[in-house]
Amino acid sequence: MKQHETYIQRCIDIAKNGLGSVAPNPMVGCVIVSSEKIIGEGFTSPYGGAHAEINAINSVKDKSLLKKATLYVTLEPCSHFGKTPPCADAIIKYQIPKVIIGTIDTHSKVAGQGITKLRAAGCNVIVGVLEDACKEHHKRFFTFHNKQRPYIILKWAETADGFIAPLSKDEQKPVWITNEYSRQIVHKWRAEEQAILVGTNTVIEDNPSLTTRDWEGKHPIRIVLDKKEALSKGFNVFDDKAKTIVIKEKTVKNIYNALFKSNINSVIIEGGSKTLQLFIDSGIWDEARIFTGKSFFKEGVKAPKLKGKLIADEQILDDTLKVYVNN
Ligand SMILES: NC(=O)C1=CN([C@@H]2O[C@H](COP(=O)(O)OP(=O)(O)OC[C@H]3O[C@@H](n4cnc5c(N)ncnc54)[C@H](OP(=O)(O)O)[C@@H]3O)[C@@H](O)[C@H]2O)C=CC1
Ligand SMILES: Nc1c(N[C@@H]2O[C@H](COP(=O)(O)O)[C@@H](O)[C@H]2O)[nH]c(=O)[nH]c1=O
Ligand SMILES: [Zn+2]
Repeated sequence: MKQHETYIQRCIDIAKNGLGSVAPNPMVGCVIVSSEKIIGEGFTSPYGGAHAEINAINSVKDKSLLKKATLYVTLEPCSHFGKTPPCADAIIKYQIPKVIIGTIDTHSKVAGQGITKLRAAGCNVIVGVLEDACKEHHKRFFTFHNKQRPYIILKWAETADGFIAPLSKDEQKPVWITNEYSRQIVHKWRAEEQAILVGTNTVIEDNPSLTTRDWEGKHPIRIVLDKKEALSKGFNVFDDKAKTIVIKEKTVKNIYNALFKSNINSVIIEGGSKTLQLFIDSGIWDEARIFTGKSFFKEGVKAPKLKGKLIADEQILDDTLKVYVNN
C-alpha cells in the first residue's frame, strides 16, 4: 500500500540521524500515525541509549491516541533485554494495535521473536514494506550479523596516471592528490563508520592522524595492521585523540575475525596499496570510493586494481569520485 511505503520511507530518512553514533546498534527509524497524521517520531539514540520505538512513543503528547495508532519501523522491534528493555513490550503496554515493519531483524537475539511476541498479544503485524530499501539502509548491521564481519568500504586517492604516492618524499606526511573539499568529504565518511584501517607502511610513511578534524562527529576507532610489530608508539595513530587497535593477523579472514570480535560493524580502509589489494583479491569488500586527482606522479606506488559495479560518478571541482559496489 502506497501509504505504508511513504511512512516507512520517512522512517528510513529520520533513522539516518543515527549514522555514526548508534553503532554497533542498528540505526532504526520509527513513525507513529493516527488518523492519517504523524503523532510521534523517533530514531535510535547514541549507543547505550533508547531505541527508536521508545523515542517515538515518548514523543507522542496524547498517549491515549496510541490505542488506535499504527507504528511504522524500519527493523523488527526487539524482544530481548540488551542495554534497554524490549521495544515489543512497550508497544504491547501502550496497546498499539498495528505495527508495520520494513524488515525482520536477523540478529540471533531477535530473529522473528519480536513479531511473534506482538502477534501473540493481538497486534496486527505487517512485515516487508520497502524491504529492500530497509535492508540496504541497515547494511552495516546486517553484514555484521549475517556474515560475521564488518561492512567494508575501500577508499583511496590516485593521480591521473594511476599512483597513490610518489616514489619518494621528503616529509613524513601524505602528498595530497585530492583537493580540500574531497578531503573534507573523507572526514565526513570517517565520522559515519565505526572504524578506519590502514597498513603498516602508511603509518610509517604518512604518519596519519585518521581523525574527523574537518567534520563534526566522533573519530572512528583506528585499526593498524602490524604483523611484524614494526610500529613505535610515537606515531600520530597512537595519540590520545581516539582509540587505536593494533592487529597482528596476516590473512584477511583473521583480520576481519579480529574486527568482528571487537564488535566493529563497519570499517573504512584507507590504504595503502598493499592493504587495499589484499582485501580486493580476497573478494571481501562491499564498497569502494575512489578519487582521481588531476596531478601526475609519472612513477610511484601504483594504485590498487579493482573490478566492481559503478554506482556513482561525480566531480568534486577538479577531482573525480567514483563509487563501486562488489557484485
Ligand atoms: N593516496 C592514497 O589514498 C593513499 C596513499 N598511501 C600511500 O601508500 C604508501 C603505502 O602503501 P603500501 O606500501 O602499499 O603499504 P600499506 O600501507 O598497505 O602497508 C603494507 C605493509 O604492511 C605490512 N603488513 C602488516 N600486516 C599486514 C597484513 N596483515 N597484510 C598485509 N600487509 C601487512 C606489509 O608487510 P609485508 O610487506 O611483509 O607484506 C607491508 O609492508 C605510502 O606511501 C602512502 O603515502 C596510503 C594510503 C592511501
Ligand atoms: N593522499 C591522499 C590521501 N591519503 C590518505 O589520508 C591519510 C592521511 O590522513 P590524515 O592524517 O588524517 O589527514 C593518509 O595516510 C592516506 O591514508 N587521502 C585522500 O583523500 N587524498 C589524498 O590525496
Ligand atoms: Zn528495541
